[in-house]
Amino acid sequence: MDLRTRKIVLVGFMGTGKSTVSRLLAEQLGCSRYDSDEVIEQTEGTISKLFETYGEAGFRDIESKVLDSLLEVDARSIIATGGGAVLREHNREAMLKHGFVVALTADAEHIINRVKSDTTRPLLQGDVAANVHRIMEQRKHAYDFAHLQLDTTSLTPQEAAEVILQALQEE
Ligand SMILES: Nc1ncnc2c1ncn2[C@@H]1O[C@H](COP(=O)(O)OP(=O)(O)OP(=O)(O)O)[C@@H](O)[C@H]1O
Ligand SMILES: O=C(O)C1=C[C@@H](O)[C@@H](O)[C@H](O)C1
Ligand SMILES: [Mg+2]
Repeated sequence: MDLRTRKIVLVGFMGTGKSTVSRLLAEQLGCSRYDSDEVIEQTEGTISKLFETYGEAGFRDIESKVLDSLLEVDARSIIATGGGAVLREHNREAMLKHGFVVALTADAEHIINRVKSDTTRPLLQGDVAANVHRIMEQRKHAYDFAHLQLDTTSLTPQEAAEVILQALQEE
């Protein structure tokens, strides 16, 4: 792999801070940043509407295409992925091929506090706490494939960005 174009790819459960930390990393490295959820919303419509129209599987097809296109860009960049992008083996392999993959984690109570007033995540609507616990259990090993695991429960987004930059230097 050409290290000059190697991406930093952030994976992790909803609310672990992928979007937030990716902004800080891009600022600090002076490189481009892409967020697959944002790209999908700019090109295809809101995530809620896509779930409603095509179902989760249809949304995942769109997500895989967008992720492939972001990973193929021939320049260094930070890529924040959607929380469920790791569910497909194709996506996991592509992320590992093109990037340094960092899994952000946080405990359920912190995640619930971070996401409870946001209505943009269709899988969490209704009983947010129960949905977080159920989906976290389903995905308890889904993020294990990453090169680095980083628990953000008691870190600020800036502290999380610093740990990632340090780990990258030590690679
Ligand atoms: N380390 C942190 N400490 C406290 N709050 C945080 C931290 N990281 C993110 N947040 C807050 O949690 C909320 C969710 O963060 P963010 O949108 O970055 O998560 P995400 O991982 O991108 O979620 P999704 O998978 O749904 O896109 C935001 O309001 C953000 O400000
Ligand atoms: O964890 C998930 O399955 C999701 C996370 C979000 O980033 C969005 O991609 C969408 O709400 C689905
Ligand atoms: Mg996000």
